[in-house]
Amino acid sequence: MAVYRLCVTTGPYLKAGTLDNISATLVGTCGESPKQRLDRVGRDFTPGSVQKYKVRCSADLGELLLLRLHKERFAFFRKDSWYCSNITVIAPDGTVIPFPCYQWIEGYCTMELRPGTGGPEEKDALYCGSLLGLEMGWKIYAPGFPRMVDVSSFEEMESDKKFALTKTIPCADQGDSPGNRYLPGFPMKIDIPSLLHMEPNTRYSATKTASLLFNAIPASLGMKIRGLLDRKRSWKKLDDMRNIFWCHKTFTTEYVTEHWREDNFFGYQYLNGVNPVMLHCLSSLPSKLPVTNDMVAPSLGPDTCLQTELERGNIFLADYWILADAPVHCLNGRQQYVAAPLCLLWLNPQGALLPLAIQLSQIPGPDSPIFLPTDSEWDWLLAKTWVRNSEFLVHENNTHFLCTHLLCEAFSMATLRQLPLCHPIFKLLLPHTRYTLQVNTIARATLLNPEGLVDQVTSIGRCGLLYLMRTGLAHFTYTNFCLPDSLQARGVLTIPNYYYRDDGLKIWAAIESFVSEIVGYYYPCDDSVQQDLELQAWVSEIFTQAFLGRESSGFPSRLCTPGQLVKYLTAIIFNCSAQHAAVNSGQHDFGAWMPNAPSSMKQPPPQNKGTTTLKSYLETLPEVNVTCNNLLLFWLVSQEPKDQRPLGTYPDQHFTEEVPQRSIAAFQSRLAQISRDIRERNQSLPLPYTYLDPHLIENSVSI
Ligand SMILES: CCCCC/C=C\C/C=C\C=C\[C@@H](C/C=C\CCCC(=O)O)OO
Ligand SMILES: [Fe+2]
Repeated sequence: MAVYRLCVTTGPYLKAGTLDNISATLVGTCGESPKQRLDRVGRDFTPGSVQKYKVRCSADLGELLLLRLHKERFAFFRKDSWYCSNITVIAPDGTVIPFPCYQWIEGYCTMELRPGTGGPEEKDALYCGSLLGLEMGWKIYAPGFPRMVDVSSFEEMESDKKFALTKTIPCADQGDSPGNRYLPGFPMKIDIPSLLHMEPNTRYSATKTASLLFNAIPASLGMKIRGLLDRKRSWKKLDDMRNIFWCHKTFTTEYVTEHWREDNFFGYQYLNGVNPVMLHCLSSLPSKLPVTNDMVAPSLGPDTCLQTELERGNIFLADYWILADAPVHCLNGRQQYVAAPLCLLWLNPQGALLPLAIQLSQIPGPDSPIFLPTDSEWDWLLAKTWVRNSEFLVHENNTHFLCTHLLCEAFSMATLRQLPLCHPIFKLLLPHTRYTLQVNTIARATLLNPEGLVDQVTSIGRCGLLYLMRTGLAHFTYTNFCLPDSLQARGVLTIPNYYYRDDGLKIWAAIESFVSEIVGYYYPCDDSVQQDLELQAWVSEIFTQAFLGRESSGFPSRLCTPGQLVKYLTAIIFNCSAQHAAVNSGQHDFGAWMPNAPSSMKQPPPQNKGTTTLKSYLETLPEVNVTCNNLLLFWLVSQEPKDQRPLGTYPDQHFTEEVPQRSIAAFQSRLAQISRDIRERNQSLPLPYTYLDPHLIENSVSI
């Protein structure tokens, strides 16, 4: 007789316990135990409980390979889902074998858990591991988009019609649907049915949902009661915009309100604002921007000239070419407008980045004057405000939503569908996929839906958003995706006071070093990477579903060496965590003063100089209701709803061996040091840069 002792931990979450019958079968190299019901006196599997059971076998099972967990009906009770954290088995000789689970188990099923110690070569020894997301289907949301989760596949799962591994719904953007409706108190339509089905392992926790609603409902109702969401007229005074969010002021919102007109601050935002990825160093001017030395001489001063500054690498361009053919639509029944500016900047000898010239269209000519700091105050301010509007559109749609939210959704899907639970890359990436499918489903149901928030607040509306994202993806490259390569390619490695770059590179290096240790442990040679078929299927699925198989993107379709795997994983973790924080968390800070980030413009870009006044400026900016709807969103998404997990925190112990656990501890201590360094640096800055403080970065895209 051999007795195995099992220690079963149920998660401490709301409704994590189960009334269903739970049994276990142990499978080892020398045989299999009988199926043993896990049942003690009193209630089993209550939330947060750690309970002990015995499994008796006629003989020793040898090395344990698998634990089968059976969840079955109990008496007349209904199915009751269970969050199983982990099961530890103590063999008759005292050996402790952890079986990590950390997931919701729904319905009646048998689930196979593998010991937490397996590398890729071991998991193939007997059984292929379970796939968490086998049933999740891909959906083609719109042509040219990264593919997304098909939430209707969850309904099918519930009705036990399982999806095939390869099934993709060829169902493009369907436009409006009967479930897409206005709800009392909310300014936009909400597609309720698409919110109702979400697989329990990917949906927001009760805490997170409650926290989001707790923020959203009072803020929205508060604005509604004040009449701000229904006021379809222009602002009468700039000062009236100060108190839209009187109770949500931050140090940065006040700093922006104070400094928004200054050229210095305009340049600063290209480095440390919410969209710090736009600048390219120029060695010569593009022909579409015919700026002359005479135009910029007053800004450059007597000691230098444009050609010299180009040669010195001090001239930079922000080019909004992507907006040139973007569709525009109407807000409050009024036609809106979009520009496609070129903004030329100079890094001066004091280390400040200053705008030198702005052309609001991609086609030079008499109808597209080049605006200069020497123009009238209102002409120059309006030109800069047009650039800020272009920044808003490119930032929200491309830098933020496409390049973090949507790409990270595709990484999550491929990870859940292609890598078994026991795979080391699954264990490494799972924490960086937390809640991404859910937040994007919420975004699609409230922002991207017909008459959703994007249609209510932006000049380009939903059609423009679809256009920008498909054009953005068609031009997105592996170089853009990898921070060190992107900075190098843009020629911005030596600009001073570029805190996004400095903090980002430190975090990149910490992630890279952590990932190198994990990869080094599980993948000792090129063959181990090349022969891991699940890993290759995962890379290939990302290539086809996220990047639509476009070779010129430079994204790999297979990986050949541990070094390539390290870079790929580092980039994925960085973009799911730090990059999202850098482009998400400052939206309220930099956008609460609306003229700094207008979501729409309701007069055409000026074709002449000398015509702008305060009145025409105010008539160009969005109306009161458009402004307030947008600020509501900025405020909501700038704060992570409760139930946060900062970068590098891994409370679920998927890795049970000592080596990866040491690597996790080393990673955490590196991040803590980076955090201390950033806090110290910030003490001497007039405007602290906090978005890449590791303690404030979430592990995954979850808002
Ligand atoms: C006013 C009520 C809004 C309720 C919605 C709550 C949360 C939204 C969920 C997810 C948001 C995700 C992203 C969206 C970012 C960009 C989308 C494009 C926006 C635009 O073009 O205006 O934010 O983190
Ligand atoms: Fe976000």
